[in-house]
Amino acid sequence: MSKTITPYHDQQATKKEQVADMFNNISKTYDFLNHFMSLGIDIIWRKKAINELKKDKPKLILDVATGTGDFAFEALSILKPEKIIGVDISRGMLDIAEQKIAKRGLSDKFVVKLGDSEKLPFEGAEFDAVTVAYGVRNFENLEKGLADINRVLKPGGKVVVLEFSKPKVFPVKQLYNFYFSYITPGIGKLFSKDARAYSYLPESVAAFPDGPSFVALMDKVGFKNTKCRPLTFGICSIYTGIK
Ligand SMILES: C[S@@+](CC[C@H](N)C(=O)[O-])C[C@H]1O[C@@H](n2cnc3c(N)ncnc32)[C@H](O)[C@@H]1O
Repeated sequence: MSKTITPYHDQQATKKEQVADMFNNISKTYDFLNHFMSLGIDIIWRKKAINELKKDKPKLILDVATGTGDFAFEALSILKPEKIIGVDISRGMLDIAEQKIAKRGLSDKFVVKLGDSEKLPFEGAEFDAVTVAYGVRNFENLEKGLADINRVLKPGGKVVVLEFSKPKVFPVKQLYNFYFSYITPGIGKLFSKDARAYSYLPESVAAFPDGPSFVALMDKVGFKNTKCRPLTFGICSIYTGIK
């Protein structure tokens, strides 16, 4: 079992409480810093992940850890589902998502609500697909979160997870470690209200059980036909599984 990495190590609060606080603190600069730090590549990664659902034509989608909604907006535009529900534990992130939904006139297609990945506020077997982008690394109990995602999926439904992973090849590995260890926290310090959030980012990626370990966890909670597809030399990976 790997060590639990929390945003503010000195506090007594649970990882979940700390993660919600952290995202509340950074919600206003989150979108800008995401695109800035990834040089916009995050948009391409999101599109690739959502395209994994193209053949499935899901009608009802749950976007777990929806944050400011960017993964769900991408799903709406590519998949044209009847509806997407986004859940997140950070009210601050959801406030931004709601502003974006209103601005884009999408309130009949995309709704958000407060909700915890480990105790999703839904009956079982409701959704045709569940998506999670850059969320699973922040879960307090990863196995519980994945098991609950499996519970709310309809039989035959698909989960698509997009998450940072650790590149293994020279020199990408070294460049990535340098960028994540020095550049990301530096940019975070300059532009975000919460510098700690951008040191937590590389720490949480380093501690995350990526690749085969994550696939093994998906298998353990009952997903079938599980797959891992590394993107851009393994900087990110897309994981898919069927209930
Ligand atoms: C890095 S953001 C990703 C947001 C969005 N999916 C995106 O692609 O931009 C991670 C989000 O996960 C949420 N989160 C973390 N733990 C969660 C949990 N247990 N249940 C629901 N949301 C959670 C955070 O509040 C935050 O908004």
